[in-house]
Amino acid sequence: MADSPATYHLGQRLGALLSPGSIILLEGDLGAGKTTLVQGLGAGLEIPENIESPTFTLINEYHSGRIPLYHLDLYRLEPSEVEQLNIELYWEGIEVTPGITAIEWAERLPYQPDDFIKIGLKHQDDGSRLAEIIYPESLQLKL
Ligand SMILES: Nc1ncnc2c1ncn2[C@@H]1O[C@H](COP(=O)(O)OP(=O)(O)OP(=O)(O)O)[C@@H](O)[C@H]1O
Repeated sequence: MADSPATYHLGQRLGALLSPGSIILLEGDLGAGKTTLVQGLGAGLEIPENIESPTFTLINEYHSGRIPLYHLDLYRLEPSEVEQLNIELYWEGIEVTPGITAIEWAERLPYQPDDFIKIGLKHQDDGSRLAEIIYPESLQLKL
């Protein structure tokens, strides 16, 4: 979408480039733009559905694009639920169904996966956002 925030466009680019098995860890405060970035990912993966944060389920799955997208939001989960999910995801789930996994509030994960891309989003005083690709390469982008 042409009038979407730059955060969306960053996600869209990533979605067009990523291959199955990629894990995107998203960090940042309320309203920083994590869901917006995942919506862009969905567009880059050519998923026609609207992407919203999972509220009543642990994972929203989309299988209608080029590659499956798994969208998680850890905000409302208890630490024990996060830990259980963490174990299932990294040692069971992803191996079976390779797709793109995007995790909001990833700072809550007790274990990091072996291979991932970590992006932090921050509010700026002028209303824009600062995106920092924290891993694998430190890089800051004003969005
Ligand atoms: N680069 C940007 N510049 C200005 N506004 C932006 C930018 N990126 C996202 N936004 C806007 O910020 C608002 C909040 O975004 P979003 O819901 O994606 O945040 P979030 O991090 O997922 O929040 P939460 O943690 O509450 O789920 C949206 O209205 C979105 O359009």
